[in-house]
Amino acid sequence: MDSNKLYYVVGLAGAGKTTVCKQLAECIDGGAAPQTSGRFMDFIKKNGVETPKSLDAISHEKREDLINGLHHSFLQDKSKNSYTFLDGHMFVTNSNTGLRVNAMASENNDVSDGLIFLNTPNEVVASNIDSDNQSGKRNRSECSIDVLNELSEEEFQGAEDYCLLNSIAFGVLNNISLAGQFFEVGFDDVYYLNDYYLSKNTKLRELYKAQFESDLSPSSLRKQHYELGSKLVEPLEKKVGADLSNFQVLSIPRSGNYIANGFCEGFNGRFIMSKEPAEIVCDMDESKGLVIIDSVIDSGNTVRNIIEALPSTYVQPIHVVCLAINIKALEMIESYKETVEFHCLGFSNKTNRPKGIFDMGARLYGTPD
Ligand SMILES: O=P(O)(O)OC[C@H]1O[C@H](OP(=O)(O)OP(=O)(O)O)[C@H](O)[C@@H]1O
Repeated sequence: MDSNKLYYVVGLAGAGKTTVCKQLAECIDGGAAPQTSGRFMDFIKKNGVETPKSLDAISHEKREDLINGLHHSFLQDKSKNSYTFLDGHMFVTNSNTGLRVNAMASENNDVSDGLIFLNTPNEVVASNIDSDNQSGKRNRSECSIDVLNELSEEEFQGAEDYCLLNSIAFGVLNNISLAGQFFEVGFDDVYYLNDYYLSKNTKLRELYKAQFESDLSPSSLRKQHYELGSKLVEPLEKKVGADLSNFQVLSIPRSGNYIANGFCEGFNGRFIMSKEPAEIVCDMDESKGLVIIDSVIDSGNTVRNIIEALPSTYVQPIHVVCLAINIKALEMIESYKETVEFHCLGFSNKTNRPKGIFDMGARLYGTPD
């Protein structure tokens, strides 16, 4: 039983979690995908709550007790199956208040070994909701793509927080369709993010989250980036088991600059500031390792262009350190796993690249237009 695993597949309603749970269970020996919604209905009824709607009227404490109780009841499944996959949510909308409320057990108590975020394009989520409603299979509220994007970012961030807090696996499973047909997914298709995190320190995590507050002035944001950068040295040295003095640092302008400056506070080695591959190759020292610092990896193009330009004679360790990595870049990152190590404080699933006042460079340099 100790080696048995239980995972929640989380994501928006309409993302295809039930189907994917079944596929995951089928592709692995001893896999099971209990029908989570049926179990949920039975459990709340047994505890005096007739419908999910009436769950929205009970007190927060009672609701949390029920969620934790249902969660702990899955231990029975875990004891019987090598792998249990459950359809779960981080948040749901309370139909009385319209507010988003917690839907995941607050006391994990080692029941769940991980959360797998089902990354389904929100256009597909919208069309699934629409066809379920039309066929009468389910009655789900319809939202615009912008609202679905916001909800799915919130769901993803909630899942990341939960996994870091409970020290459990955090996976991403891309639910990609071609010509309207979804590919069958398997347990091997899950990308686990845990190894990329630079630190589990809660203070650093708070500082990381604080820099996303959009009302920060450029000067406060710059200070925060500098402070974050200075606090990344120790976790990096610890994680990679190497001393920074064996490296040179490359800062990617312009959003990486304040982090890189903080990072190099006590560093006396070579410091390069450029995003031009040819210039970087010309300025670098081939006898030293390379730490590349940026604020964010979105598509991954910037960092890939630099890595690709490095001469084949360069055989030193390469570490890319940034605050956030978008899951869009996961495939690219994994393709370099033999030569480059990527590190971050958090991931993001933003569909659209932040623009104007939401763009990190614009926020740092006070150029929102
Ligand atoms: O992974 P990618 O899709 O290449 O995106 C990542 C790049 O985007 C940002 O820079 P941006 O181009 O916005 O310029 P700035 O830092 O000068 O504002 C960021 O600082 C990265 O360098």
